[in-house]
Amino acid sequence: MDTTTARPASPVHHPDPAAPAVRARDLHRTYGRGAGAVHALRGVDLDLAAGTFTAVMGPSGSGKTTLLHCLAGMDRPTRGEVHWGDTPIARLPERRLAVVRRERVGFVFQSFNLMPAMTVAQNIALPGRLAGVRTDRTRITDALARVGLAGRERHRPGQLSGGQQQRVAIARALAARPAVLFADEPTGALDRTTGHQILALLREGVDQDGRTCVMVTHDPVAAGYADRVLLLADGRIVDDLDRPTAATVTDRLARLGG
Ligand SMILES: Nc1ncnc2c1ncn2[C@@H]1O[C@H](COP(=O)(O)OP(=O)(O)OP(=O)(O)O)[C@@H](O)[C@H]1O
Repeated sequence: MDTTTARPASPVHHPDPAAPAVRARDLHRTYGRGAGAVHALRGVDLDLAAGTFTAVMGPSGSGKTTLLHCLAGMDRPTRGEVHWGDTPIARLPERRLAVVRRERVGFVFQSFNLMPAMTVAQNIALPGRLAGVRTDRTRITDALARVGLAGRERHRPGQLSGGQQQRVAIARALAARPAVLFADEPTGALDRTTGHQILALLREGVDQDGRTCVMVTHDPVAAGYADRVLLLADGRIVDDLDRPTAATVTDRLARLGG
């Protein structure tokens, strides 16, 4: 009997460890149609290595938030593809995308987006609850400890400073232990000192936990916390800086007129 016949391919999914954490190819996003159409993204290609911190910068209206939303699976590109690891997400059905998004990525907004009537613990558990998943107490406690807010479970957002509220928002994003954290101007509503604490926290997540972080910012000092800066203009990546400093970023932005 012939026992050498090839076995059928295994149906089990083995993630490719060499795949970039986030990859975009030929990403286009057009709002509206016809003469009034706005081409917010006009062909973006990028690979973001796992365990790196990338800042996205560029003049107002250059497409930064649109890019972040498309990369984070919060908006659908008009054309092109986004991969998280080796999973293509741009055309996943909405319910499937919601599950994968919850498992793989977190999002932090400039305005914290906490529910004022809920406690800190309830805010952290909310994304899970909306997805029908219970967030156990240790996850909440761990996430709060990670952001330096141990013991604040029962506080309400209104009893916390802006910086502390942003920490809760980060804890909420971290509770699902995402591989990638997206942040849109996370320090935009904070004073400089508080902003630095938040940036140090994002940096720590990359260095200690191997998380991938992608942040939109207008602030060259904030961008100096990143490993890499992508500069957008008119919906395209026009520059790519490794190991940026506030000075090099300011210089490149000035050349862009941003
Ligand atoms: N929902 C929308 N409908 C129509 N046009 C939009 C929409 N969202 C964004 N745009 C347009 O797309 C372009 C890119 O917007 P986007 O918010 O991505 O830029 P940005 O670089 O993040 O800007 P800013 O720095 O001012 O926040 C802009 O011309 C904007 O007006």
